[in-house]
Amino acid sequence: MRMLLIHADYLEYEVRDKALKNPEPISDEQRKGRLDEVLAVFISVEKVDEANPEEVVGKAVAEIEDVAKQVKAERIFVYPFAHLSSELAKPDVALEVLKKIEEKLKEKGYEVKRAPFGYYKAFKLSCKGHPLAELSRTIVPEE
Ligand SMILES: Nc1ncnc2c1ncn2[C@@H]1O[C@H](COS(=O)(=O)NC(=O)[C@@H](N)CO)[C@@H](O)[C@H]1O
Repeated sequence: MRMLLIHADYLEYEVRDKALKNPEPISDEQRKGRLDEVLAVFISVEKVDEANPEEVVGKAVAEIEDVAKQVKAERIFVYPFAHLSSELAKPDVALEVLKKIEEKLKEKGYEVKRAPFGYYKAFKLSCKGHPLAELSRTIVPEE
């Protein structure tokens, strides 16, 4: 799994066309979304993660929480992003992993939004620009 973490004044998206034949079903309300004062986490779930999705979910949540504490972010935007890796996991595995990451972060008390999966989306992002505002993490399951 590859993650790009951006501490931002805001992230907002708007769904455009389908990027997959069968994208995640969404409500009208989910066609647009915005969070202010947010840690935006762009995630590419990778083929190697298919070996142990549970484990990579746990590691990803730990890494995200570590950064959120460092930058004092209480809101997190989980954003599916297929452009951080050339070895992507299958969409059904990727979606499950992203849903579980969202769920576990909510259980920890964060306000969390997850951008819709399988769509092209317009988005605006305002990075804060401080030294910890742009970070990346790579997560792999144990052998
Ligand atoms: N492994 C993955 N990790 C994260 N997001 C993914 C993954 N696979 C698919 N997606 C989601 O599905 C969308 C399209 O994925 S994609 O791999 O880019 N596929 C395409 O664009 C297809 N139109 C041609 O392959 C992405 O924008 C993202 O929302």
